[in-house]
Amino acid sequence: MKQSLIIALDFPDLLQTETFLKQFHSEKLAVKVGMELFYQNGPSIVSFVKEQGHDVFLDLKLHDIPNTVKMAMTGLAALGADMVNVHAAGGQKMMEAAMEGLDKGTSAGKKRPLCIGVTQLTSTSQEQMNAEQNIAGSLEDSVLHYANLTRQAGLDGVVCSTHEVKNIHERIGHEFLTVTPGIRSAGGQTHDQKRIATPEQARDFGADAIVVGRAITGAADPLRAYLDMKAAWEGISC
Ligand SMILES: O=C(O)c1cc(=O)[nH]c(=O)n1[C@@H]1O[C@H](COP(=O)(O)O)[C@@H](O)[C@H]1O
Repeated sequence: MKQSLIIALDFPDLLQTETFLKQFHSEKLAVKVGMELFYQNGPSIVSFVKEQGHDVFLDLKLHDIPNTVKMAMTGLAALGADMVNVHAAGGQKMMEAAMEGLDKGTSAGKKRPLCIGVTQLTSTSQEQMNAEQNIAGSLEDSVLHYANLTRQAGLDGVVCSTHEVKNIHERIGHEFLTVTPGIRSAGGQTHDQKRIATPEQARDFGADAIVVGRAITGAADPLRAYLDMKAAWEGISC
């Protein structure tokens, strides 16, 4: 899923998902199935989207005791998603258990899904982190701390905002994936996101993939919004 623009399929049901995807005709997409769609439609939504030829990031942000996460990941590995995630705040042991579960659940001859750790949600501000999570210091340091922990646990990368990408790549390495939500066109509505960036900024800072939801799914012409966003991300003028 490297260098992808991942569309967040934040829809409540299969019909809306199907109607949305039809607008893209035969374009092979990278899409994200998150809690809203998964919890209301069940695991078959993953095979449905895979059968359309799209890559799938299954974003369930697991965060529980190590054994529970391991067993859950064993099941998720069999669904055929290309990437899954956990909350890095669950700790190193939990993330190691996630990897064990994924290895166990991946059938012989198949590729293990990539696994990434969510650092600080892009809806979290510096002030919120300090006050509500009672974490002192800068948000950038907290993200780097979680990224290091994620690396030590053997995961493939992190979810972070565009603003932390450069620091993570410089300190941890460029092969460590940085997947960045909170993407908006210049002047676009921010909604509940706090650490936002444009696709051009994501490219300039070296993000490995961007996640875009409402700027595409809520657009009057989603295909046009996708093509514009993709061109900006890839540095092509259209
Ligand atoms: O893991 C994620 O995908 C995620 C992590 C994060 O820190 N922030 C974040 O917004 N996301 C997801 O990325 C998508 C962003 O949606 P929009 O704000 O509509 O572009 C949503 O589906 C979120 O669940």
